[in-house]
This record gives sequence, C-alpha cells and structure tokens, in this order.
Amino acid sequence: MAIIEVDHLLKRYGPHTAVNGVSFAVERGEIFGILGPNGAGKSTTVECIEGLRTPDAGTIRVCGIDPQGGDRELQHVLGAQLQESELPDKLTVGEAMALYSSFYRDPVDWRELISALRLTDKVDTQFRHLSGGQQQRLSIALAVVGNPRVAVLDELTTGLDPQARRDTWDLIETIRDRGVTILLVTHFMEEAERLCDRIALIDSGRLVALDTPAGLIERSGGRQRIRFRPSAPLDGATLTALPEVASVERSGDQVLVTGTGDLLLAVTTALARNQIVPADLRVDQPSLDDAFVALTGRPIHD
Ligand SMILES: Nc1ncnc2c1ncn2[C@@H]1O[C@H](COP(=O)(O)OP(=O)(O)OP(=O)(O)O)[C@@H](O)[C@H]1O
Repeated sequence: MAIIEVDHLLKRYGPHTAVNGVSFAVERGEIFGILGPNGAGKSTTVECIEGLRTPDAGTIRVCGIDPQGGDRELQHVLGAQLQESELPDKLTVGEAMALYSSFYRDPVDWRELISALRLTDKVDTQFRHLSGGQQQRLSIALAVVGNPRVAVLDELTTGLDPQARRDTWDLIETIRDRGVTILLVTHFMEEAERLCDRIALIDSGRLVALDTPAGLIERSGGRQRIRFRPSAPLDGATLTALPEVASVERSGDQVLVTGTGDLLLAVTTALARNQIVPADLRVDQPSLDDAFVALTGRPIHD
C-alpha cells in the first residue's frame, strides 16, 4: 500500500519550473530514494510533501492526508529531519529529545533511541559541541522520535567522513527495521545504491526513471568492463566473436573488454580454450553512475 503518493507535481519559482510533472508512490516499509544532481528539484519535491511549500499543480497524499490541507495529523505520521540552524546551540541532546518528544502523541522512548544512535554519553552535551556526525545522528533521532510512519531524510550524510557515512547507513536500516518507511533525498550514488529499495531519478525537475538500483543499472544497458594482461598474444577476433562482448580495446599490454550478460565467464572460457591466462584481471560492474550517464547523457556530478 502506498504511504506517499505524488501525482503530476508542478512547482515554479517565478519563471523557473523547479519540479515539472513528477509522479511516484512510496510503498509502506521501503527506503525510497530521490536521487539527482544539484538543483534537480529534489528538496522542492520533499518540501511539498512535508507541507512546507505549496505546489502550483498536482496532488500529494501522505497516509491519505493532503499536506496543504492544514491537517495536524500530518505532524504525527511524517517525521522530517531538522535543518541544523533550527536547533538552539545551547540545547543539550537530552533537552532536545525531551522537547521534541513532548510534541507528539505517541513518541518512542527517546533514551532508548539515543542509545541505538550511540548518543547516550552525549546526553548532557550542547548541540554546538557535537561533531558533525553526532549532530547528524541527533537530527535523525529528532525526525523519528515522534514514532512517525514515514521519515523524510534530506542530504543525510553530506559533510560526513566515510566511516560516519557508513554508520549512518546502518542506522537508517535499523530505523526501517522498526517499521518506519524512509524517503531519502541524496545526490550520492553509492548511498542510493547501498540503501534504497527503489530510486526516483530526477533531473531538471523531471522524473527520468523509477526503479530498483539493479533495475536502473540494467535498464540503462550499463556495460561491464573487464581488464587483463594476456599471457600470450591474443587475436581480438577470439573475443569479438562472443555474443556477450561489445568491444575489445588495447592499451599498452592491457586488454579492455566491455559487454553484457555473463561476460566474465564467456571471456575467461574463451581465453582458457586458447591457453591464454588473464593476468591482473579486474572486473568493473556497471554502477548507478553509468546508469545516470546513459539516462541523461551526462554525469551526475560536473
Ligand atoms: N526559494 C527559491 N526561490 C527560487 N528558486 C529556488 C528556490 N528554491 C529552489 N530554487 C531553485 O529551484 C531549483 C530546484 O531546487 P531544489 O533545492 O529543489 O533542488 P535540489 O535537487 O534539492 O538541489 P540540491 O541537491 O542542490 O539541494 C534550483 O534551480 C533552485 O535554484
């Protein structure tokens, strides 16, 4: 059952159309990603879902509620991550959690929540003295303390180091396992690929594709790449004759083969038949980056 429904959403800022006819539905229990480059319209879309902006056209429903309708129930079903500046610097972690819990009808146990988020030893620490990763974890805690059915997390790991980013991903999965549906806005391919069940790819205000990460990669015709150094001279025709192989290139003593399907098996079998050993063999699987280029004609990050 869809927990969020967005139908032909249109949002303009003056003459600029930021979101241009976007439609999607988020199913209960999934981690749904909105992925796209800077300025694609991701934040505008989720701000309309949160009721913070008024669409120029289209309809939105969150658990059946119109976010523009002023229904206070929205606050209880939808948890949104705070912008950093919204929290007073001197508020401690414990004070912030207690304050936010008091806003909700049926909050979760905030002490248990900050324990799961590894913030218990920071309970008396003021917000301004937390590290970037700790501030981020606190803002996630505040987004879910009201026991919402869906949490909107925008640019979750921007500014975090790789370890803090991976910790945050684990955390999101824990929150989903508690039964919270997650709407995640990101421009990090790796984050989307690792976390999301499905991804809406947005570019210049339009929905380019909507699929699972694997489906997007597959649909874009993303090609695998294999590199190796042949142990003996290799006749290129040996490989180009294989149906899995799209191209064979040479660079110095290296051979680069691109193709689809079970490319690795096809190539290694053909080499073995010709008594050639592939040294320094490397396989690159197609990624969401490749999918984005194939679908939009340019990389996500300039
Ligand atoms: N309040 C505003 N007034 C005018 N234009 C705006 C406003 N907010 C956003 N825009 C413009 O609308 C477009 C979409 O912005 P939005 O913030 O939704 O994109 P985004 O995909 O979230 O980008 P980012 O990843 O950089 O946050 C951009 O061109 C942006 O400059």
